[in-house]
Amino acid sequence: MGLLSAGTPLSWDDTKKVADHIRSHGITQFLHIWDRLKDKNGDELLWGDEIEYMVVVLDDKTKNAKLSLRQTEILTKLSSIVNNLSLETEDAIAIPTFHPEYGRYMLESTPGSPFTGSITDLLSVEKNMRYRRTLARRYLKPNEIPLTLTSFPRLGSPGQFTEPYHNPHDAVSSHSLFLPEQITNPHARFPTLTANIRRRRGSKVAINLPIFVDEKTPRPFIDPTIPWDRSIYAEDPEAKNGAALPDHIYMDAMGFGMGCCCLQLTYQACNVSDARRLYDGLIPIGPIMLALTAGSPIWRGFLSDVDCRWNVVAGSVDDRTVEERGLKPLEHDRFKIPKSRYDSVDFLWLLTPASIIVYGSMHIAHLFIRDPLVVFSETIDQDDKESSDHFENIQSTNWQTLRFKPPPPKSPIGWRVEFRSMEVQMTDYENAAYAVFITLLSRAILSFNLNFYIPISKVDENMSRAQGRGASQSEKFYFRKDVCPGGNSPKSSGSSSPVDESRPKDRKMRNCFPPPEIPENGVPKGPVEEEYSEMTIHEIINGKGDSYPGLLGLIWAYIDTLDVSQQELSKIHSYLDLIRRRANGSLLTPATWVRNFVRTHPAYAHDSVVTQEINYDLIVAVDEIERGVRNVADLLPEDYTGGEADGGSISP
Ligand SMILES: Nc1ncnc2c1ncn2[C@@H]1O[C@H](COP(=O)(O)OP(=O)(O)OP(=O)(O)O)[C@@H](O)[C@H]1O
Ligand SMILES: N[C@@H](CCC(=O)O)C(=O)O
Ligand SMILES: N[C@@H](CS)C(=O)O
Repeated sequence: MGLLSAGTPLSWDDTKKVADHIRSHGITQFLHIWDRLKDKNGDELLWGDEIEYMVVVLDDKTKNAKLSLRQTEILTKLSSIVNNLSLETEDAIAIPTFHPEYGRYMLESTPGSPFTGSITDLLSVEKNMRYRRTLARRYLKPNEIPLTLTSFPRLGSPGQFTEPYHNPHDAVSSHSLFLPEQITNPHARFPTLTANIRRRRGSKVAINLPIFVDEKTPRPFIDPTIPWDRSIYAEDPEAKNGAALPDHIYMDAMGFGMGCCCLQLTYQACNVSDARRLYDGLIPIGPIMLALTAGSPIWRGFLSDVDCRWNVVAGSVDDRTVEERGLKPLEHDRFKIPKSRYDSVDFLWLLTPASIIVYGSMHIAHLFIRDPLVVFSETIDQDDKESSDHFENIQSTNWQTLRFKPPPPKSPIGWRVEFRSMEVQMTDYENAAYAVFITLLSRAILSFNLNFYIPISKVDENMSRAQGRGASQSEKFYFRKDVCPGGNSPKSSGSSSPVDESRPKDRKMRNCFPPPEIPENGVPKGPVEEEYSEMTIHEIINGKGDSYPGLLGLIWAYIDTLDVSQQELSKIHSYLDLIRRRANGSLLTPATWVRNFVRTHPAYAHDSVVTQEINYDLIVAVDEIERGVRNVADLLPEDYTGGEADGGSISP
């Protein structure tokens, strides 16, 4: 969730007038933080997850599953429950925090305070996630459920998809043909973002996802649910005039993207150098995890040919003008900008000592080519030594696969890195498994000085490949061949003996590691093309031949350095085994499972349409899977017992 300042938002014309002011003071604010805290050192490993939910209401009579727009009421209730809880327990982590999100049907939860580097904390994440969900579930209405699905299958479809119903003809901020204004969180940030993105771009956002062509899908597919001749807003003819493409599912509002749910993880580094190492190390991992967590094959009531949300969210906030998108020569705008504000990152920090200035400046400068989108009149003038609001304004509307987060002023928090590409999973067991996997991988990166560098153009190509139907099994991805310094891969002994027998094992995951030895000029020795090859996700995760142990091999080698009990090892194994099996294809991704559910539903007409009835049955099934009532041996391990076991009990 971004910066939720209070105040009076400026119109787009007034925002444009203060854009340079916000940018220059934002950079000054960053430089103050930099000067003060660039040498901050020794911060402990703290980390936390963010899980986004959609609250769905089941109407059993009409067999309809709809989005419940009670966000404000639900959050008020949950915050009073949480306040009472904090009087009863001193365990801050156990007291959850619930936040609003873009959709008025969305909730976000985080642990009450971040986890530490202890193995106990690492292995408590699932219980913590389950507790948060159980708490939310308990204070919803009996027919409402907190669902962790990435995209709501019938958002923007004909008929009723919200409770209460709202007519899509009053979308004053998005001018959407499909989504009513009331879909958006009413906090000024969200409608203002929506309207200013449209105004800055000079047209509505236009997202076109390829339709999944099934046996009876009409060809060409011309979406019959688009009200082609509507004319309420000046932009209404856009769909007819080329914004909606044949053979595609057309979406025209921010809500289609920012109304999606994801799983994000934030790590505090020991110092700024380790934050850079972690940031760079995780960049090539972003697309791999997107493909592996894929969970969103249905959009506006149609099966699509993609499995992930990424391009939908990118398109939903793409505020670039026609000139910035390169569709017209530059005349009024300053730059041609290759990507949306929501996309994969553009720069590595690189590890050479000199690079921190050069690449650090490029990183910040690149964020700051964007205009501010939401400015509150009350907060234009700030003390740049005391505030980072203008910096955060720009930073929090650059939604990239990784976010490099400087310490906020006047707080003990250190340099952090947020990993943002993953799709949320249907169960907290899976969400915890991915959190444990990325946390251990982040430790392995720092501990073994792993080098995953590949050119950013190849990361971008991987992002595009990651989203295709079934990509985790059918695609290959660019990945570095030799990831270990000196070519010596740390090897796991297969049990608990340490990689370095002479070193005592750590009971905690450490946060401070000796810095890598890096030549000043850091220039690669041979042609860069020889440094990477194309690999399957199975190879990237589970290893390839003798030379590359796979991300799991590296993680197991790191676990060998830890002092972990047999019981803890077996729990870690259960999480990592999910990742192993999703990667080798013996378990399906959520997207493939959902697609199969639709295609084998008795009411499915093999025409790509996901009807209200199919959607209802799907949502019921997802809820049953989460509660452990429905067994799905192709999606989850057989011993999965459901969200209410182990940790679902209501005391923290
Ligand atoms: N010092 C810290 N180090 C690491 N993680 C932290 C730290 N403080 C908080 N977190 C965790 O970071 C996650 C994100 O927290 P929060 O929602 O407050 O951040 P945010 O800035 O709003 O996030 P976003 O960047 O997604 O908008 C939470 O899981 C929280 O527990
Ligand atoms: N919900 C967005 C992320 C929103 C945020 O940046 O907090 C996503 O699915 O990626
Ligand atoms: N929730 C995200 C997307 S709108 C933000 O506030 O930045």
